[in-house]
Amino acid sequence: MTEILSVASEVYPLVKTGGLADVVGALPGALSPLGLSVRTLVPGYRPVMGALGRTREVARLEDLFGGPARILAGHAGGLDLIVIDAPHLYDRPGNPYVAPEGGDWPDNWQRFAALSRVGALLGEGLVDGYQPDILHAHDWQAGLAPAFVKYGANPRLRTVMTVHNLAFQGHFGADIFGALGLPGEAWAESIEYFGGVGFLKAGLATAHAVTTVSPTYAAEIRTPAFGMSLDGLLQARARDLHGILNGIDTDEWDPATDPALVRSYGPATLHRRRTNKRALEERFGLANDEGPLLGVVSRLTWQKGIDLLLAALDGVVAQGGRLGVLGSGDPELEEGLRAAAVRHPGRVGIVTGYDETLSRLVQGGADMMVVPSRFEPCGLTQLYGLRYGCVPVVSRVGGLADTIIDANEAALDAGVATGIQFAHSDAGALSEGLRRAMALHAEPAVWTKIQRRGMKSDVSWARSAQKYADLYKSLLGQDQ
Ligand SMILES: Nc1ncnc2c1ncn2[C@@H]1O[C@H](COP(=O)(O)OP(=O)(O)O[C@H]2O[C@H](CO)[C@@H](O)[C@H](O)[C@H]2O)[C@@H](O)[C@H]1O
Repeated sequence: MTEILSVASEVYPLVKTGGLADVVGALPGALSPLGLSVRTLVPGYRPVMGALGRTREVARLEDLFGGPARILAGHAGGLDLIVIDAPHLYDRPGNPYVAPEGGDWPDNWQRFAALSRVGALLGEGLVDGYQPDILHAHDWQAGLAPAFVKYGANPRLRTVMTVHNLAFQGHFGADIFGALGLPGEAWAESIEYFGGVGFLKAGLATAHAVTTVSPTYAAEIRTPAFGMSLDGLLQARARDLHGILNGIDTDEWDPATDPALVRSYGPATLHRRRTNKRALEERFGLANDEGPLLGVVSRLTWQKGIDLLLAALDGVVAQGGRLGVLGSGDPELEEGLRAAAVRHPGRVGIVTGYDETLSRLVQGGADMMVVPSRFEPCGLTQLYGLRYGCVPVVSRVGGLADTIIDANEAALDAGVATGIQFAHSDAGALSEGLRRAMALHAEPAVWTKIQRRGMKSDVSWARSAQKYADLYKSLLGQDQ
């Protein structure tokens, strides 16, 4: 069996701040039927340590960036885990990246250099009887892992670097380089990024293969408009850069069995969604009517185009729509949404914070899932939307472009439409997309077809898992 070591800073269901956790949590189960065994290396944050059942100490490090660490093997949430129990780095409140009072943890470079370092050490035989064939690093927090492999004791170990979001790069001062324990030549060859240390840059420069989470985003990030200063490097690595679409765990996300819903349903029983819609109206303080209810589940940031939504919102209300937003993030955007809710009582509601159960109720009760992102590597909420008959209304970028078929005349005629796309990430185009969506919603026969088609589209991991398997295989030189 081929052994994959997946290295990541979050994993569902143990610790999640966004889509990264969903993907890292779902991949092992998707790859296992293909003969790939995945172990996931994660930091021992409090919730991870709390969720671990019985563990085995498999190694011990005297000094891991400022303190001792125990390496534990265990199981939780259906996953095979290797956990770094290093209290000086991870035993604290707050989320994986940010302190409770806000602001990144000042020692994030040590916390995630440690994650990457342990990943590489596992590839060098740190644990008796365990030798991964592939080290698969996710996002900047694991970005140094391929570099530690390249300059370490087992440089033949194949490495994959996956970009879930190029906006987060892990850029630190040059002064930390000495503490990383890399040889001097690594600086100029792979690590230096605008005069400092670039964690993601290091991974992109040193991994044997680079992937991102949709084909369109893989093309976009090779251009200055989307490349976030890394387009030159990504262009140089174009031959090794692959866009593999995310899937979703269709057992975990199934409106027929989801306990978070007030009423379960399937494609043939869509009328039951009404009960969820009523419950949702209650949660968001919205008026009770049959008009279109637009849902948003998102980090509230510039990336996600929430400012565009604010600009388009009066028009939605004027056309008889209602909007419920679940999210947290930028305080100004939260405030803008709160003000809109006050301005439009019963028409706009916001719930701030992170609430997995409510996010599922939005999918199961709202008519549309609005995703007006400026850039979107893949996006998962539109995939959950498809699965739950919550019709996605999305901007045509990245993975949103790759997963939703716009209900234009041709697509409606051909019977293939699954949602609504609008062309540009600006408020005018969003308003037009929402107007179009609400007009379609007013034609129940057409709308129901769009919902059913979305629910039947393949959003599972099957196809993409095979692509990862093929990539691993080609890296191991096992191609027939
Ligand atoms: N307030 C809230 N309460 C409950 N749940 C909430 C929530 N806010 C967001 N979520 C959930 O968090 C996840 C967000 O995932 P996305 O993929 O849509 O975006 P994200 O930018 O986090 O991920 C990045 O990585 C993923 C994975 O590769 C890419 O799909 C994506 O494009 C990229 O930006 C979804 O599961 C969503 O339901």
